[in-house]
Amino acid sequence: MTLLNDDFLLTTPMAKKLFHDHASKMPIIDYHCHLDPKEIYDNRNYDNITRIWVNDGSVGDHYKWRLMRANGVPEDLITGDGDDYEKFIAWAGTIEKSLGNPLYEWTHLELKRFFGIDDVFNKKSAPDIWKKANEMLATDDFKPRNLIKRMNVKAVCTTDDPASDLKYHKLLKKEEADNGFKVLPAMRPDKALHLTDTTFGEYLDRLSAVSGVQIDSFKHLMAALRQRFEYFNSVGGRLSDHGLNFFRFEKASDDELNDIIERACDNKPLSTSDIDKYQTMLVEGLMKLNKEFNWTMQFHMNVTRNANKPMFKSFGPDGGFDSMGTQPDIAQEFMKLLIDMQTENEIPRTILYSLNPNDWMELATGMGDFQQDGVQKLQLGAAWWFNDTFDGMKRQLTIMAEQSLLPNFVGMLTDSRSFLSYPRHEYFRRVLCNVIGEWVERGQAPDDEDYLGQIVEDISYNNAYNQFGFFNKD
Ligand SMILES: O=C(O)[C@@H](O)[C@H](O)[C@H](O)C(=O)CO
Repeated sequence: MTLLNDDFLLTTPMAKKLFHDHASKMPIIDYHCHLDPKEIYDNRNYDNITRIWVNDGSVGDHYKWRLMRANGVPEDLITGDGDDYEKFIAWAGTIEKSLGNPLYEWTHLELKRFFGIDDVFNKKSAPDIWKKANEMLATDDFKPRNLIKRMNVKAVCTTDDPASDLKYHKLLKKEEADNGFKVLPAMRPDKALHLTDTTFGEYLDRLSAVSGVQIDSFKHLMAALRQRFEYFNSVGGRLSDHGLNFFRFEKASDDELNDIIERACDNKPLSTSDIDKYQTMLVEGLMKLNKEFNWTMQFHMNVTRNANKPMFKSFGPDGGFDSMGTQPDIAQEFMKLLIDMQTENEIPRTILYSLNPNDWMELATGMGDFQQDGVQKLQLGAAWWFNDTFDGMKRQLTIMAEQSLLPNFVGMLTDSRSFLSYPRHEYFRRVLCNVIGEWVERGQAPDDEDYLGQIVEDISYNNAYNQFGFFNKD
């Protein structure tokens, strides 16, 4: 079998039919990514393939950066101010050694799908690919909006701070009909959650200014956030997203919370109990807002962020210095939250991603305790970050099937900062079709293309279309 031929990852007759005749035809709803809405609006060509693929100044694909560092590439040819061509050659030399890593397949899939380049990417082929790709990148076909259109993307959900003015989302909303896709904000209130940040006080001041609510108490913080929910909702936002690097459930009174907020703003010492109390009550407040606005809440949990302190100091977050978290009881602590919120019937539609797959069974079975008020209110999120691999995707799909109802799953997302990452949806769809095809081969599923094809189409697109509400007339 040649690299990435038409049937790659598809090992059964049914898998091939399901992918080619069903999954591949479905549009994309990318409901979690880190693209910059300004770049979509400005719609400017990238200068060269390094800029769109590896590093465009301080933004880029830290998946690639980690591998380049492992391959001994100096930092100036990764995130530094080294020459773009030399960075590209360094990336090619890294890909040569990335067999078995998803980036080997993603990289070749992206060259194939966007540039029509079938060559094996390595240091030998890189000079010719650099020339061919850069010629194409200068054309209209490679402007960000056309890259989105070419991949049949119908909605892109970016990751946006509550204090954002959503300027570019509002400008793009006026051009939805011409563009043929929506660019929608997903609220990521992590700066309000991370009260140990030295800038926490400044952030609350900023949130006060944009919301018009003077934040001098927990109650007013929630009022300010509610105003931002109203604002995001008015621009089409229907999702929130929360990075729970760690989590311990501990409730607190408003008086306790007000004292904690005051000390946090003054950068005074906070106990772990202070942090747990504040985060628990803020998450509960955000859950209630999600329920009230009929949004879907995503939790990205169990992460060790910024482990490389010197590099974090010089580069900042999302530099490729994060890794799987190892809080062993995070699922159990999160269950306490769900149990508490259920007593008030305040659990919103929820998607749970843990970076530690050891949590997946606890989360998947625990969610089953609270399914009500509609189809698949709670679901195990797509295999996330370091789990975004052939085996990781297969494992998440299998657990979702074994512990709940896979046909209700809202499917894949790119979680990317590059416009070239949409083939990750194709990769996921191939894994999905192959899992189902294997069930047919083992007699665990009917040899019924219509029935199975509908399931695949729903997971690829229809479920996200129906469950998130991005396209509802309101
Ligand atoms: O949303 C997250 O917390 C993660 O996706 C994180 O942003 C990370 O940088 C990422 O993009 C993983 O794919």
